[in-house]
Amino acid sequence: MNATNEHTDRVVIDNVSKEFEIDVGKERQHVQALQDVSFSVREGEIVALTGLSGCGKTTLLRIIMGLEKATSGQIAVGGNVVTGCGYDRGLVFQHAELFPWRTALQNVEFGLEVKGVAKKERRAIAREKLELVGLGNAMDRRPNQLSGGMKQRVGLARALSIDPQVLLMDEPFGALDAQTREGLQAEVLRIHQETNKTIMFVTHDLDEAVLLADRVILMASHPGRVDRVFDIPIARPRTDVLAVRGSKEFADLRYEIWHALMADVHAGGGAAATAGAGGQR
Ligand SMILES: Nc1ncnc2c1ncn2[C@@H]1O[C@H](COP(=O)(O)OP(=O)(O)OP(=O)(O)O)[C@@H](O)[C@H]1O
Repeated sequence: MNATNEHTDRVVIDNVSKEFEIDVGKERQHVQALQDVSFSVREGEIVALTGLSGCGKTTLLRIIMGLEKATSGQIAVGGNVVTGCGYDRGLVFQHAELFPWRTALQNVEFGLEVKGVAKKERRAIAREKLELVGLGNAMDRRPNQLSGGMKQRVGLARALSIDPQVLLMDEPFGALDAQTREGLQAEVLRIHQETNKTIMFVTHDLDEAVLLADRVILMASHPGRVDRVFDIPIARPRTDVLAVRGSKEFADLRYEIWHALMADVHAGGGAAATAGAGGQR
């Protein structure tokens, strides 16, 4: 890693490989989920990870989060090598996984409780983050009184409440209906405009990738690796989502990525293509 980059790069992924060993019947098989993945994410940048099913997107995000260990290589966040989970990284899952007995406010407070933040302060932070995600009027509702989109907003507020250096999101809106998803994409753009958070997210939705990201990293499978990196030079703020989506620039960038993805499909990439193939070493 070069010393100059550490000042501007919020996340540095340095030659990360990950191999899983699995037992299939009586056989021990190796899955090379990631091989020599290297790239950096600048402070305030939004990076989308996309690619066919099984190319290692979630595995990479879990390694960055510290939920999984790389077989080799390393990741640094804010210049510190990742050795486990930490408050410098916040994760938003596809399903918010809220405590059903806690209100939205109490759910957001949870991470701050664990962090040891005093009650008055954590309540104030949780309120502020729920306001930020547009849930100022629903703070006292329990999860069963919230829609799917509202639950995801709570998950987002919870991840932001610890003020992470980088926000990691794994298909955060993948389980939502199209209209709710578009609403939340606009929210992410607004929140990013307000906070300038560094964001990395996984998506299968190329529209979402182009709309939100400064760079789209297309991954390929077997082994999981960076295939191509696309710059998305659409000017910010992109809060006029309709205008961005309707622009030729948007359509051209989306087409270029889609075309590269289709080349991966025709090359036989993706989990379905190799299901049961097992030893991929
Ligand atoms: N815990 C695990 N044990 C064994 N193999 C795993 C494990 N986690 C992931 N893999 C394998 O690693 C490869 C990458 O999986 P990963 O879930 O990271 O892909 P992905 O790109 O996120 O897929 P999707 O788009 O379907 O979510 C796959 O071949 C998968 O089967």
